[in-house]
Amino acid sequence: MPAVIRSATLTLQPSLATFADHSRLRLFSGSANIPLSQEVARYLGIDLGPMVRKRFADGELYIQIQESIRGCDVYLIQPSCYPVNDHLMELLIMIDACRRASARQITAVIPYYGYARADRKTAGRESITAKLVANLITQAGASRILAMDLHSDQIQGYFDIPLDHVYASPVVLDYLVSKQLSDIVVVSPDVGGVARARAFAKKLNDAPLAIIDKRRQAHNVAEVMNLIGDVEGKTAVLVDDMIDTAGTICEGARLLRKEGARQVYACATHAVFSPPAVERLSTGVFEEVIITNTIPVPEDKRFKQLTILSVANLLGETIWRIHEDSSVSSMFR
Ligand SMILES: Nc1ncnc2c1ncn2[C@@H]1O[C@H](COP(=O)(O)O)[C@@H](O)[C@H]1O
Ligand SMILES: O=P(O)(O)OC[C@H]1O[C@H](OP(=O)(O)OP(=O)(O)O)[C@H](O)[C@@H]1O
Ligand SMILES: [Mg+2]
Ligand SMILES: [Mg+2]
Repeated sequence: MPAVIRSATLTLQPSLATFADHSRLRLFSGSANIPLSQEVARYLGIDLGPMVRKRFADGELYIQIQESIRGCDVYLIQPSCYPVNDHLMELLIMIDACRRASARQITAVIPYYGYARADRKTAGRESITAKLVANLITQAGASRILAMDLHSDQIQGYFDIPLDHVYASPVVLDYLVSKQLSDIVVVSPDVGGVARARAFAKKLNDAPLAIIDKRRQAHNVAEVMNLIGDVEGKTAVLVDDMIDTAGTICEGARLLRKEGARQVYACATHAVFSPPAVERLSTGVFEEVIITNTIPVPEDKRFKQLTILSVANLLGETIWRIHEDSSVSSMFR
């Protein structure tokens, strides 16, 4: 089922890239999301750098950068999406190759940060894997990080190197506003999403906010308990950072319908879409499921109600501003 893919019509400053000296800026793509990297490169008006990536007979990865990057500012685009361990290892090897090739600055551009939900100990004798991943990326030789919609803010502090945290919200909000929905209530599907939902509500003409009290009795099982706020007769817009198995967003939508919401939209930055997400999302409970292309969505995971928005221009503009030492936060005011 073909999904609509829309390029961002961002109200950012037009890129200065056209007039710029690109000689020190290099962009390389890992294998996790090549279409996104190509779009970012197009925005910046440069080509993706040449890189050989292959697997040895025993499954180990081989990476070689195929041009000189000595003294260059190198940007490596690689979301650590499924298969997370392979994509993460690939990123680490790319960073190591660039460091050993005397790059001046290495920025790991991680549109989706895998292992982010292991951001604290929720029980004894667990790993804080999000912190371990930060250590690995730093130790490999990254000089800075560009990440988008991290699952939780504390992950920024797991890095002792500069980290720019950007949001897909301008792209998603632009699209929502273009739909001219009336009588909106913005809904956070759980406690971790409240600040994000509140920010959306503010930008949607100070729409009211509702919050769902979600519990998890077991991994990957979401149970909704209570709704705080009024959704009766309204257009409910659920906002989340990611949709994984879709338990959270679908249970949330069911509760909103039960509480009288007229229609329910789902918005999330990262389409993790582990089974049975697609079956759950395509049941008709949503008017529309709006996600972005931080993670590629294969054809067989697209369904009628799905809209994919591109964050490529936003990432491209951010890379440009980092490269030019200009403000990133001003893109989100
Ligand atoms: N990748 C993961 N998939 C599902 N659940 C995960 C993953 N990584 C960690 N978790 C567990 O999620 C909860 C997070 O706690 P919250 O209070 O819901 O934020 C925790 O049980 C992790 O072990
Ligand atoms: O699609 P699903 O399989 O349900 O998983 C996605 C949900 O899991 C995460 O929340 P989490 O359980 O970590 O709660 P939090 O946001 O309150 O930290 C994430 O923020 C989504 O809400
Ligand atoms: Mg969490
Ligand atoms: Mg959540």
